[in-house]
Amino acid sequence: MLPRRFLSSTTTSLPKSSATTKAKNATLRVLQSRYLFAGLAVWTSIGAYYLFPPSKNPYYSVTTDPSSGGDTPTTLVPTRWSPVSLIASEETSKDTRLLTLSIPRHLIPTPSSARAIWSIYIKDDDIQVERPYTPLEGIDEEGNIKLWVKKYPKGEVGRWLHSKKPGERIEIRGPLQTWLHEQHPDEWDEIIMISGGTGITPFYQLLNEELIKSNPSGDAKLTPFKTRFTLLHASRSAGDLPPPAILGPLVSIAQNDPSRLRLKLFVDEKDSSTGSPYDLNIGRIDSKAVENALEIRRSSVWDKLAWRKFDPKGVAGEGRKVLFLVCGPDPMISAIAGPWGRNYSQGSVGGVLGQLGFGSDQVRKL
Ligand SMILES: Cc1cc2nc3c(=O)[nH]c(=O)nc-3n(C[C@H](O)[C@H](O)[C@H](O)COP(=O)(O)OP(=O)(O)OC[C@H]3O[C@@H](n4cnc5c(N)ncnc54)[C@H](O)[C@@H]3O)c2cc1C
Repeated sequence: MLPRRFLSSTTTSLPKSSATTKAKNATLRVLQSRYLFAGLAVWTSIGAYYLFPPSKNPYYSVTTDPSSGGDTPTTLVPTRWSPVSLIASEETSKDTRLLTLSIPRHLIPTPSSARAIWSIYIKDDDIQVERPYTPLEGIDEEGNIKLWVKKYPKGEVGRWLHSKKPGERIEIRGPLQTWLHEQHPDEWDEIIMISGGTGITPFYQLLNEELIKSNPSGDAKLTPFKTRFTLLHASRSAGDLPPPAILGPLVSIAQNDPSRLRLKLFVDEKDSSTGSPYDLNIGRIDSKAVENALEIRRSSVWDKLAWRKFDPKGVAGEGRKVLFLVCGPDPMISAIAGPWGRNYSQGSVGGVLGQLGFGSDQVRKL
């Protein structure tokens, strides 16, 4: 509020004293409008902050760095490349490596901007192509990201990443949302994840977020969500399975608390050269494996004699809400959930899940 004396009215006559008064009043009017304008600006800013808080859009939370002026982002963002260093590269099989990237402290994004399941793009600087990869455990407090990366014989970025040595610089951008579980964490009673090869990485990130990070003591009562997770994972052979850094924590949760995680590992063939510490199923993930995960009970002769009927959808038929997430090589996606649609859109649900009667509201291809 302006003091009352600044609001006195002006006169129209022009004696010397009134000319002075007029000049004074003109100055007061300018001051008055400046105060009003400044007040308006402050209230508009406060209103805008509450209507559009800076954290509303997690993928473009660009903060400004006062020291550099301008709108230079100070954290990792999806819209521009940021330099990080490779600090470790460990061989985990003949064509996979566990890589650790270190993000400079000032680039570490806020935890709310990277919620499971998310990925980063990595740029192959030699030929300027990019591919998405999934940080296994998100970003730790030091700014480290762990990736499990496969190289293909003629693939570009995977081979390039395998050739990089600790200390070398790599450019990344992100976080980018692959699929968001947290929006409705209790929406699903069962989430059944089916993966092949490095397709396990998004599921590891989700399980790490929901079952490992949120409950490091492993106490079943402390886990926040009611969803039961099932992971059916397939690799070509025991030697191609994910490394202990990935399988170890999952096996331990599945053993200690099967009401939160059930885990089944599949290999195409028995690997005579390597003994495996895991309980392996030989063969591909097929309709029988999916039916077992759904606890579908086939009627026996006695059931038929007693006219007992079974719901063909197992736990889904009992009213439990079931979601399937599928990630792996294209032929596997096709066999389990039907092929991708045009331009890698979801397409219709086919394969094993289509035959069991599940539709696009319950199946996501990642
Ligand atoms: C959201 C998301 C997350 C992902 N996360 C991970 C992850 O965590 N880890 C991981 O390893 N992958 C991940 N991927 C897959 C990854 O992005 C790449 O697709 C994969 O690494 C292959 O890329 P590339 O450049 O090495 O091979 P590409 O160059 O894309 O080649 C892929 C395939 O095509 C074949 N090919 C290439 N050129 C030719 C040619 N001239 N003739 C015939 N065949 C050819 C290759 O042999 C290979 O089989 C993810 C994908 C998505 C979409």
